[in-house]
Amino acid sequence: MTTPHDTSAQTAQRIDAMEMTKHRRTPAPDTPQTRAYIRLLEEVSNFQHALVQANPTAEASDELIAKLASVRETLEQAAVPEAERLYARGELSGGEMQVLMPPLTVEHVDDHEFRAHTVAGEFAMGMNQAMHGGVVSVLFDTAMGRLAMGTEMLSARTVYLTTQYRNITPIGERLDLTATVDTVEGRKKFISGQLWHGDTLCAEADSLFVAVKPGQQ
Ligand SMILES: CCCCCCCCCCCC(=O)SCCNC(=O)CCNC(=O)[C@H](O)C(C)(C)COP(=O)(O)OP(=O)(O)OC[C@H]1O[C@@H](n2cnc3c(N)ncnc32)[C@H](O)[C@@H]1OP(=O)(O)O
Repeated sequence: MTTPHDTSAQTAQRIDAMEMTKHRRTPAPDTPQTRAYIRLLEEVSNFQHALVQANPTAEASDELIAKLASVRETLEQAAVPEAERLYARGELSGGEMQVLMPPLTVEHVDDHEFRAHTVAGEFAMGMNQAMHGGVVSVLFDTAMGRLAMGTEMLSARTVYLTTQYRNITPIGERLDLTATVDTVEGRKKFISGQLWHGDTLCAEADSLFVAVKPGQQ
């Protein structure tokens, strides 16, 4: 489904999954354009946190809508196909190059173990200063998906991801995310993970990732 202002009909691409993974995992070149784009994403993220905390007046909302429409038009004029985009590029595509989830700072990743930490802002909140459960799951999917890719950067896809919520996951506090490959069977990797706030286990997850075959989308 497209919205009236969605340019995806012009820029959507479906190519071989391995080709797209190769593009995504190749870091964007360190240029003034890339550095400016990262600053833009940081500002968008700051905007999201401010948006959910504000009760603007009707007049202020109308003013913001006009400004945002102008900003959106500028972006639409710069739209490019997926395989050319800066967004979500590089090893740290769960990090500063995206706005889907709280940015993950990766500490370690190899073929067996993944460790990262994050601090989530208010945009990630469900309510009462607790992280939305779906955001917890997207953090697991990203961490475990990155681990499934391993050092060879395979293209792997989530077959299932089961999250158990043990304690609330606080907003605005450091969270530590770990994942481990438990079993490898051919294309299949069974991976488990934990999300910690200090010594408190906030959530844990079990998943199966399958490496895609050549020619799969
Ligand atoms: C911080 C930086 C991060 C940066 C890195 C960021 C990484 C982000 C990663 C995000 C990953 C995603 O969210 S991916 C998006 C969410 N996932 C999807 O959309 C996947 C949709 N499904 C598919 O495309 C397909 O089902 C595939 C490609 C996954 C598998 O299809 P296939 O290739 O035809 O394989 P198929 O034969 O069906 O299954 C393969 C094997 O798995 C088994 N299998 C299949 N389903 C199940 C099941 N529910 N439970 C147990 N086992 C199952 C089969 O029996 C078989 O075993 P055997 O007979 O071989 O033993």
